[in-house]
Amino acid sequence: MENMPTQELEDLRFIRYEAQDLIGYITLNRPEKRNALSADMVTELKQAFEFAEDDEACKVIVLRAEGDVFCAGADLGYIQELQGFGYTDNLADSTNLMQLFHQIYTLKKVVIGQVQGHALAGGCGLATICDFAFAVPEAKFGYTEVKIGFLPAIVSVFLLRKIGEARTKQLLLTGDVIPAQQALDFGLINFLVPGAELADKVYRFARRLCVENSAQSMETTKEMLARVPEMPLEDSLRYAARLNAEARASDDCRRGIAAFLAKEKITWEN
Ligand SMILES: C/C(=C\C(=O)SCCNC(=O)CCNC(=O)[C@H](O)C(C)(C)COP(=O)(O)OP(=O)(O)OC[C@H]1O[C@@H](n2cnc3c(N)ncnc32)[C@H](O)[C@@H]1OP(=O)(O)O)CC(=O)O
Repeated sequence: MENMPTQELEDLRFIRYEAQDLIGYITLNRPEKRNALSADMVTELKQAFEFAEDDEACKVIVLRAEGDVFCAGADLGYIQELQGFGYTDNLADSTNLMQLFHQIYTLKKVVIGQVQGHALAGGCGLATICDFAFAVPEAKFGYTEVKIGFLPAIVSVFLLRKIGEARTKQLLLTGDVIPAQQALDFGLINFLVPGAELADKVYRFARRLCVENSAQSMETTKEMLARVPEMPLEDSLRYAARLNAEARASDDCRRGIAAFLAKEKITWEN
């Protein structure tokens, strides 16, 4: 089946969005600049994620990139221009990026990163903020901000949660660019896949989530995982018990139980 460009997002310049087989593909499309994140690109990404979140043709999202590089981080040419402006403009630009990361982290749908080539600084943050990340063995990851006087500030908030303090310090304070195998060992990414199989493996994984899992359960699980680490123990347990009770009353749980008891295989495609 051909990917169908989505009408409402046709005027995007640096991003593509298409939905196929219930998978929404958001593609960084600025390969000549190694998909560096200009303000326009970040804004378009936010638009695409907002659209995909509500798009009934999409249950799971894949974030991928055109060209040999996943993403070279913030657009240094653009930031050089911004340096001529004041704190307020730089805060607005940084807030734009922060909002994108927060949006992906709290998005109602699962987001899967598909990484080839380098994912550096803000680009590494983008790859690793995804709920899952697949990468080719040749991919390289690094929070290189410290090497050029930036701060890996926004990514640090998420990275501490994802891989813990020791590894976060190691990556953020050295700025080392590490091979995909080490990124896997560190828990930055989930799966290493040969380049020739990458797109297919990501597609099959995304389809598995679409077909085998309740979208409602995945959404609430993702929300729960985002909120629980900030809660005191007793509050988080009460919250968890409440979520359990709500889920049991849901149509999805009724369907799931009924299918099991009737010895039927359930598919969540519809
Ligand atoms: C989030 C915050 C900060 C940051 O993210 S800081 C960004 C830090 N990123 C980097 O330092 C990466 C810089 N890029 C590279 O190291 C290399 O480009 C690469 C990713 C290893 C790829 O190398 P390759 O040899 O394939 O490509 P070229 O280096 O020849 O680049 C081709 C083309 O693309 C332009 N370009 C690459 N990266 C960027 C970039 N980050 N910004 C702008 N432009 C970039 C490069 O200039 C070339 O352009 P030409 O016009 O063709 O010369 C925190 C915060 O925001 O505060």
